[in-house]
Amino acid sequence: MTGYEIRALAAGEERAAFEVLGRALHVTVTDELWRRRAASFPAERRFGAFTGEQVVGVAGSFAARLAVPGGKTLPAAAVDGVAVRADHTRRGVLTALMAAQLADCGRRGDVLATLHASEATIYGRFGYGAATRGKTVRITPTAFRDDAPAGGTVRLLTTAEARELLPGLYAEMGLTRPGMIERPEVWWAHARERLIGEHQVAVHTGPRGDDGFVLYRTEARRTFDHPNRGAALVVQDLHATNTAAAAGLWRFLLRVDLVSEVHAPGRPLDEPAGAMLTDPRACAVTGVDDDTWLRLVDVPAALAARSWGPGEPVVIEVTDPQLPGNTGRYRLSPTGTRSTTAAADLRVTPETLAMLYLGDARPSTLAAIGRIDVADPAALPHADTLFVTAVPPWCGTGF
Ligand SMILES: CC(=O)SCCNC(=O)CCNC(=O)[C@H](O)C(C)(C)COP(=O)(O)OP(=O)(O)OC[C@H]1O[C@@H](n2cnc3c(N)ncnc32)[C@H](O)[C@@H]1OP(=O)(O)O
Repeated sequence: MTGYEIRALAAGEERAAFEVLGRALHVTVTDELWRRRAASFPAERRFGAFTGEQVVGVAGSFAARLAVPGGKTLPAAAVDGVAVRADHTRRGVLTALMAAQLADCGRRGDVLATLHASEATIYGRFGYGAATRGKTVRITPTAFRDDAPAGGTVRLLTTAEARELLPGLYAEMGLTRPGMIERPEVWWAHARERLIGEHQVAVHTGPRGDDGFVLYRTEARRTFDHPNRGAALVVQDLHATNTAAAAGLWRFLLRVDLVSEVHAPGRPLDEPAGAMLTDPRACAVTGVDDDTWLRLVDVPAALAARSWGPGEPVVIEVTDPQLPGNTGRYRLSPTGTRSTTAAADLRVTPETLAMLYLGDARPSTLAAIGRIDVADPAALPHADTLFVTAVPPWCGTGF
């Protein structure tokens, strides 16, 4: 790639970079939009690609700890706002931005980087792998089973109350699954914008206080032909610390008057809503998609931080052309990991390692389709049980 300067964005260049992002995502950037988004689009941690003075590419991130199997949290870069101007695409601009960003993550001590991909074909080449998935459910309001968890109360918040209460509540609830991330102030600066106008927020209170919340909006479904269809309710963000709180929130949503269907995209794969209904078919799974993509920036630190299931030790060999410090062999065992010179049982790319790391993909599944090079097939069942997690990983935070 020639002719582009890749450097950290300087103060004063944010709006121009945001315009590049807006155009690439087909969003018109008005003064009003920029006024609302400026606080959540700082120059900090953002790289630009320049031709002369003009910014034609951008890639940013914010710092957020990410939960890994076993409950530890690791410093991570939550990558967002990636775009290249249409008249400069396919010339290596993104590749150069990704290289600069990953090097920067390493310098900052980020052990992981994570992102939501606009297209699933973009990030594998940079060592990211699809690491969490979410399912979309469509529920037709129906009765709950008598044995579904119950108790607690649900109250609707005003916009001002929601803006005040949600950041603290999300932080107090904790990162309860591998893949969940903290929501720092820069994230809330953007999210608070959603709380103006069309979205509503309900909070569940259980015996120990507030223990769940849901952010949702409704869309009219009435037409001249079907004047009684009322509305569809779309769940934007639902988190609960326990099943009684989750059940209470779902009960609330399914009882909102004049709602003919509830759509909830990106729920965890083990979302139990359907199993709580008298007619489980009232809850249709309409899609399963990649949720977040992960990049192990510091492989030894990432492997050392997560817990491992039972199994005989397995030696994996990682080859990482972009971050060569990660290249090496690692012995994984229920008691921990260490670098080793022993022969490799399995050879993985950074992308496949990321798919395994949070427990979403199974080594034997990826090996069967040729995405893991197997030196010793006997190691596969052990790798499966070592990588497995008690609950499916899930992020549940849009960014
Ligand atoms: C975390 C996020 O923010 S996700 C949002 C990502 N942004 C968008 O989707 C906005 C619209 N798209 C864009 O702005 C650009 O097309 C980008 C950022 C996706 C790619 O930028 P480019 O500068 O064209 O990428 P670059 O030239 O470095 O491409 C490198 C390789 O990836 C491939 N590639 C890039 N984008 C895509 C894509 N969308 N689909 C398939 N392949 C792609 C290129 O063909 C190239 O392959 P090669 O190395 O085999 O030749």
